[in-house]
Amino acid sequence: MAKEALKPQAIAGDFSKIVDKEAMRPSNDAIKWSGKVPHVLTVAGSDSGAGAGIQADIKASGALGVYCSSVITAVTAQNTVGVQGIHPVPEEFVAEQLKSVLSDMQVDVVKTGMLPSTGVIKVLCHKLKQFPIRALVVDPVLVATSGDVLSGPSTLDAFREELFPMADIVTPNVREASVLLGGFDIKTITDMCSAAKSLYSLGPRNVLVKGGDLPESSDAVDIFFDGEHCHELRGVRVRTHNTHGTGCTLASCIAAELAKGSPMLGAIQAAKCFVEEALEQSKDLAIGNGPQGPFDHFFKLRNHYARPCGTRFKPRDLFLYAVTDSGMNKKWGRSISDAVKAAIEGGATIIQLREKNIETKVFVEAAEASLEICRSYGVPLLINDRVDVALACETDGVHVGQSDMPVRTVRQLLGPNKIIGVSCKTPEQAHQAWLDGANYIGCGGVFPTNTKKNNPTIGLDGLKNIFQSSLLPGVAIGGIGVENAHMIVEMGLPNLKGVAVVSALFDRLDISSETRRLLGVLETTRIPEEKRLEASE
Ligand SMILES: Nc1ncnc2c1ncn2[C@@H]1O[C@H](COP(=O)(O)OP(=O)(O)OP(=O)(O)O)[C@@H](O)[C@H]1O
Ligand SMILES: Cc1ncc(CO)c(N)n1
Ligand SMILES: [Mg+2]
Repeated sequence: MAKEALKPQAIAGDFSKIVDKEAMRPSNDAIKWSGKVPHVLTVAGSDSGAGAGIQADIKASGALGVYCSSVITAVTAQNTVGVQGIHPVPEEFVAEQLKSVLSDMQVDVVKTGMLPSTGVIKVLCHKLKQFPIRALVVDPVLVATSGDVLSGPSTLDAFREELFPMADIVTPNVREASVLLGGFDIKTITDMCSAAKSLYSLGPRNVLVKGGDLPESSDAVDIFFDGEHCHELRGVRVRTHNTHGTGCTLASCIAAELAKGSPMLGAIQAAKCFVEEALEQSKDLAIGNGPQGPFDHFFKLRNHYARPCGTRFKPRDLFLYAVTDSGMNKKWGRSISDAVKAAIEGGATIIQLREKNIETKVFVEAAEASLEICRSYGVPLLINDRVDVALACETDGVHVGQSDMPVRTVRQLLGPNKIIGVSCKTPEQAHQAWLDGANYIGCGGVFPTNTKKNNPTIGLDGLKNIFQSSLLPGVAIGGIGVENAHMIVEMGLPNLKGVAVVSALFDRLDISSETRRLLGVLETTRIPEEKRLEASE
């Protein structure tokens, strides 16, 4: 059957009339920060292509959960081809920005990037003396990988004599280390170690010489010198052209980890891990036509935010809500996914897998098989209770009961775009579900049922009570079938969008034809005139 034919087009009476109160919901997307927040201030240049510079610093800090303020020292016109122009910010205005942030915002760590002039370096050193911070990370940005000069030779003395002695760590790449040491040739790891030691003698507490550009190295090797030992930090070299901004990102990650309270070596290792993983996840990213592209700092959020819009929740999908039951499937000798396929072919508009006594491995396999079927019909698939299974299989959402994982926690784990439903028996529970960020409520049992024993029924009155007060759309559940589904529709409650059924579909020989019969009842039942008027009041 064609996908469209399965979707109810015109729903009986005003059953479909939506009072969309979704817009009134409070946002659940904010990170919960209370009290002091780890804070990095980046003092660097803007990269219009946003792969490096200030933009990389803010993204890297954000990805690691650290607040990042920014003092801009220069604006560059830059892309994946190279640097087309540089517009330095006047020194006095760099000073003004520094004062604004440092005098007010409880900065933990300052990270520096492009410092285009001696004047800017002097201003920075002066302000750092005036407003002490916990740590200073200096990435001595001199030349972009494209070969363009970002900070000329005239700044070298200021770097070496004024800024380095204040730094907790300096992080030059091999080329920068060489320039800072007056042209010292760096070709091998032994050379990197010697360079690190020479730079250490200029006064910083630690030195990291980055080997991203080390010729003929199959690994990505950085050398860390802490004043006593030279540590060789070896990572996998990712085969990609998308390495623009690795240096800025690494230094910002070190700063972010220090701000969170990590010791120096731990901060460097965490930073290196982050860069490697981000490059690996961004290998095939195609942005720009030049030789060195940006990478994705937010690769971890991709599953949360980059879902196709099609998976967003639509209340009308609740119309004929089929909930599986492993006991029934066993009894009739069919697999979960076969049952799901039959229900969809009969007209089910959303599926929930409710499997109570099942091994996790079997559940994951069943969810994967069901998801493939659901996707091919454009029908959302939810998992009952098991958030881990939903995450593992990337299903469209989860349905939880009052004693399952709290809805707020589920929302945090699943992100804003997944569907979350909650079983509610009272208006208070329904209100809480709305506050916690649920998308819909499932209310019942309406009629007595064998599927859930010892489950007190709420009756049609209870159902009415909840839906009249609820801000969420939802379904009725419990003992509903072909014989009594009309009673639910006839209630004419605007946000009661459909019926959820278990045994009426799955405890039957022919799931498809039972589903079709139920769909017929839902589509043909008319809402009595007086109920319609009541709903529109
Ligand atoms: N292809 C790669 N695979 C894995 N790690 C890499 C790769 N390229 C660079 N790195 C790592 O990224 C970090 C930054 O080093 P790199 O030498 O690239 O800095 P940089 O030249 O200052 O970067 P940029 O100037 O592009 O911001 C180091 O830890 C380095 O080992
Ligand atoms: C603005 C800016 N800062 C740093 C770098 C180094 O990658 C760059 N290319 N651009
Ligand atoms: Mg660099």
